[in-house]
Amino acid sequence: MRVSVIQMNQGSDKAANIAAAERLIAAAAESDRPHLVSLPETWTNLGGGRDARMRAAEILPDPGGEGGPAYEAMRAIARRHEVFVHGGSIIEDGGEKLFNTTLVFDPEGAEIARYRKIHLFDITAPDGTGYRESALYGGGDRLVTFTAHGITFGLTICYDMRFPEQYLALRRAGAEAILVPSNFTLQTGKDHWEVLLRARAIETQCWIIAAASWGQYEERGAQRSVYGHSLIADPWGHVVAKASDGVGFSTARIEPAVTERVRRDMPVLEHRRLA
Ligand SMILES: O=C(O)CNC(=O)[C@H](CS)NC(=O)CCC(=O)C(=O)O
Repeated sequence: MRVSVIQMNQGSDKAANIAAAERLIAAAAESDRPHLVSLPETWTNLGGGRDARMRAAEILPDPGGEGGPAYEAMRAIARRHEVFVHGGSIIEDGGEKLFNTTLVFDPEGAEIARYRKIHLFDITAPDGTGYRESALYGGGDRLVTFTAHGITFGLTICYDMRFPEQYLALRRAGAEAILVPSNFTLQTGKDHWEVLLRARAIETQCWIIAAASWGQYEERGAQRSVYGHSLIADPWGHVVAKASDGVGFSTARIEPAVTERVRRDMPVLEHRRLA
């Protein structure tokens, strides 16, 4: 099975972001023929303050129902290219609160998974920039997996990657690959991005698939930078695909035989004594 991570530089123009995602996925589908494409976190909107996020938010339909523009765009992309679409995350209008929510569609355009980001980014970055994701977003409380081409995928988002217990729980729930769409900040990304993702791959013996936003965006009059470096790591922790700076995509083969060998030769799950 081939998987492509899509690297975007989205801003606060939702229609332009949807068009950019369609273009990048079409290019990836044509050149690399992936079975699954993965978009970054909040690929429909980045920056623009509270108002842009409220405007970009969509009420999600009940299964089978008609959704908003991003929801319907993902269904159409899945059908057009006959691929599974992992929709990174979109901004979900949950009534009282927003949610940072992943949707997954199968090649027929049916929604097959929905996950709300559990861990919210309330921190101060090394350059002094403060982030308070919980001011706008509620947190999820459920682990979610789905199956495609016989492989079980676990869902996580961005800051979740700092909480290894979530990844271990997904491995125990049967995950062989774990998706981590992200808007990783440049400040934290340059020191932590690849280290954390490879560690999650090594300790869970899962493929780690991390599509990221790259470049600058505007937030309340200031420019902010996100790190990019979208990557796929194998269950041994090798980086087997990686995007350069800029928008684009990168593709790798997910090989069940590699997962089986790594887990058979080093059965760390059976050796666990403390957790
Ligand atoms: O704000 C939105 O609309 C969507 N949410 C995000 O982009 C979130 C909160 S600002 N970003 C992260 O979690 C980055 C984590 C990170 O960079 C790290 O863990 O170091």
